Amino acid sequence: MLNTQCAKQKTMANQNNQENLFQKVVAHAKEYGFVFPSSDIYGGLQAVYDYGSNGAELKNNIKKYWWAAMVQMHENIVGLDSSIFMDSKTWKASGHVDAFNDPLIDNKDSKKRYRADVLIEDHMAKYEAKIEKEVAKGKKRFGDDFDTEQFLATNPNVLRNKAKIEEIETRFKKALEAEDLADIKQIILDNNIVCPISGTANWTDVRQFNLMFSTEMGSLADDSNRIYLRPETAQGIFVNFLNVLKTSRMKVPFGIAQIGKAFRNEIVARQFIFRMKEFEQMEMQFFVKPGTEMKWYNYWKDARMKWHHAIANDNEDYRYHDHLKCAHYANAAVDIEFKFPFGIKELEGIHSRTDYDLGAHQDLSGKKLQYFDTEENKNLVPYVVETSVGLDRMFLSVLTAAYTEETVKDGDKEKQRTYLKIHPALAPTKAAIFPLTKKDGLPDKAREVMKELKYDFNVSYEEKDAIGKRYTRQDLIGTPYCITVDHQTLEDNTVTVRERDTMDQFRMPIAELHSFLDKKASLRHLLKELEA
Ligand SMILES: Nc1ncnc2c1ncn2[C@@H]1O[C@H](COP(=O)(O)OP(=O)(O)OP(=O)(O)O)[C@@H](O)[C@H]1O
Repeated sequence: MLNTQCAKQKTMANQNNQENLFQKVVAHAKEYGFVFPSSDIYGGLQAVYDYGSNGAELKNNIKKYWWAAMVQMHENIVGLDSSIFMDSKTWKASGHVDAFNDPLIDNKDSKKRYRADVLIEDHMAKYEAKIEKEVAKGKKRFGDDFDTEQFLATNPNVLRNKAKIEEIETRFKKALEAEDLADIKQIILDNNIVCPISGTANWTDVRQFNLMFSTEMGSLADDSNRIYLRPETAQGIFVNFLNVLKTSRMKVPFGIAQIGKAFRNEIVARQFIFRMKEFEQMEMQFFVKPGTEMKWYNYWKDARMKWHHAIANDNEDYRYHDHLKCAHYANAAVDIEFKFPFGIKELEGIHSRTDYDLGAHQDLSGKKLQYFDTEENKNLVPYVVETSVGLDRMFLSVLTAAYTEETVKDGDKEKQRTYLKIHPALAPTKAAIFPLTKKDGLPDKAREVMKELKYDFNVSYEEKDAIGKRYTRQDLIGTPYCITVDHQTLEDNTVTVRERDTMDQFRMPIAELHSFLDKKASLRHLLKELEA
């Protein structure tokens, strides 16, 4: 009994730590110019955010990394920049007008609204956490002799929790497939899932809510002029399939990539930039011969995980999660999930979308959306494998993984240090250049060093305060290198380079700085590593 109590306290302490960490990251993002609430002076607009000077740099670097890895590195992928407004028939054909819904449920006591599917998935995650805890206990007890597979297959506590997950999963899948909203509510009641605020199970019925924003185009506010803000960028790619096929000299299999804004009227929008009403997506649709889609689905599943790992601090933060129920357009779907401080959540989706979209647009527009297959000697509607990652969610994963607090030695004492361990190729500023003092011609020399580097790297200059304070400021925004120009520089043209993560310092000739930064902090080098 005492043990259980103790374990419970530890889990709660861990949860509290994670919540604290998340609050710190949100505060840090605002304080150091990464993310601001939109319309901040009016109190902020719910689930809409602006990116500050450092945030805009980081966001752009993530975009560049994605675009280069997709378009530049693949001979058979081309880019596109389609508009946000599209003919409303697009959304009828794609199924968004009829089926882009979330099942919502309200707690009558707290008056808070939740996505019913998220409540159930979070509940199942609790059983998964219990299994993980059993495994950790087993490992601790048996050390090197511990056989995880056998333990998972035989331990009674693990089997009990597994059975519970399976039971809920099967019933939930059935209810989703049948769109049985009453049973979704019943699952919540039967499992005693309570509102995290009120702690009660006093729920309303579950109802569907369409997530698209609409407005009118033109002077008449009637239904014929209704237009939607796109809820995904993918449809802009589908409706341009023929245009790109004709103009780009691409042959199936080939892909079209696009980065752009998408809009969803997310009712349960919490967790900062994880779920926003206005956000950006980086999507790629890969058009393949029907029947080959699973080969490409597996190829992209693997390639996208590698892309994440190449900039990760810890590969263990990522995992695959197969979908319980595929969306109406897909025959296979997997998420790449990331360990956010508030739980393991979807970061990217990889979907085998069949010929659903092109087929539906073909039917409604009357235009043939096909390619000529030379093997079959006939026209075919290609199948599509999609990779879709939220830019803002990606930003949040980078920021939360990067936020580091540690205790370091300061002479005889110890002090707390906070820094952002962002991959150098994504860091907003690659290097900060400091003259040791404002005298003796050091600022001029430091400006000379800036000039050597600024055409290829985003570098900054600082001369205010003691060097230690300047290091701290750069640590807080994730600058991987600080370069100090001192009196010795005037004699031998060397500078002191200080590394963010190790705090190591070493001297380097000015003439070598460019190739040093290129190797350590350039997108070029990151892409080479990705391909190796
Ligand atoms: N409201 C949002 N705010 C920020 N990013 C989003 C939002 N909705 C989706 N994304 C991002 O776009 C990607 C692809 O969109 P997709 O339609 O597959 O998401 P989804 O499955 O609806 O996401 P979720 O289940 O979290 O609502 C997601 O993996 C996510 O990174």
